[in-house]
Amino acid sequence: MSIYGDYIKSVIRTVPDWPQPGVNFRDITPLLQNSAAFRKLVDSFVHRYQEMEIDAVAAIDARGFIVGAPLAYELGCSFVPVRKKGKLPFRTISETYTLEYGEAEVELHSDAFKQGDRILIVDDLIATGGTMLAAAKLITRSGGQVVETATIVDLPDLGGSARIREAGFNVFAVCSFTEDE
Ligand SMILES: O=P(O)(O)OC[C@H]1O[C@H](OP(=O)(O)OP(=O)(O)O)[C@H](O)[C@@H]1O
Ligand SMILES: Nc1ncnc2[nH]cnc12
Repeated sequence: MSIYGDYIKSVIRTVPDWPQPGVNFRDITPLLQNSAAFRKLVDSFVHRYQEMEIDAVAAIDARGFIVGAPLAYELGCSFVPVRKKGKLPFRTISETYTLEYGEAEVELHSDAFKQGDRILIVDDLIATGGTMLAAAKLITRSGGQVVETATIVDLPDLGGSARIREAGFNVFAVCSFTEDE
């Protein structure tokens, strides 16, 4: 939990049964509408990473871009998009991962960063952890050093953050929601 964790959590909306029955969707749009909250969110990440010599922020398509771009700007480092399959025009490397139903794939340009660069991966939310873990594996395979995986929201009851840690990557979440809140 970050310094502003409780406040950030208070401006995230839960939409029950969306996009399907039984899912509590954690909607960050009220947070983005609130300029003071959005500033505190970006500041939470800046505060944590400003002394960590990050070479690039790798942000996950699409909601990860929202926080990844201002963070890279503030840290004075590169911004690297990790995109869903078929969106990047140059040479790519890819990693397939399992969704609740079926499979998905994330891609990275092969020249996105230099070997050994210190990479921070950001996304808005960790649920099963499949997306973040695929991005972390992709960056590791490409020769990047994953300093940490960072998210606005963790859903620990779904086991994703534990799974990412078990795979050997650090996880930082600004706030978390249990299933019943
Ligand atoms: O931990 P997981 O179970 O992998 O789920 C988390 C991912 O799911 C959401 O993305 P989504 O694929 O809905 O895409 P979007 O950002 O384009 O809305 C979210 O933004 C994370 O990237
Ligand atoms: N419960 C949830 N809320 C928002 N985004 C999600 N992505 C995967 N699960 C989610």
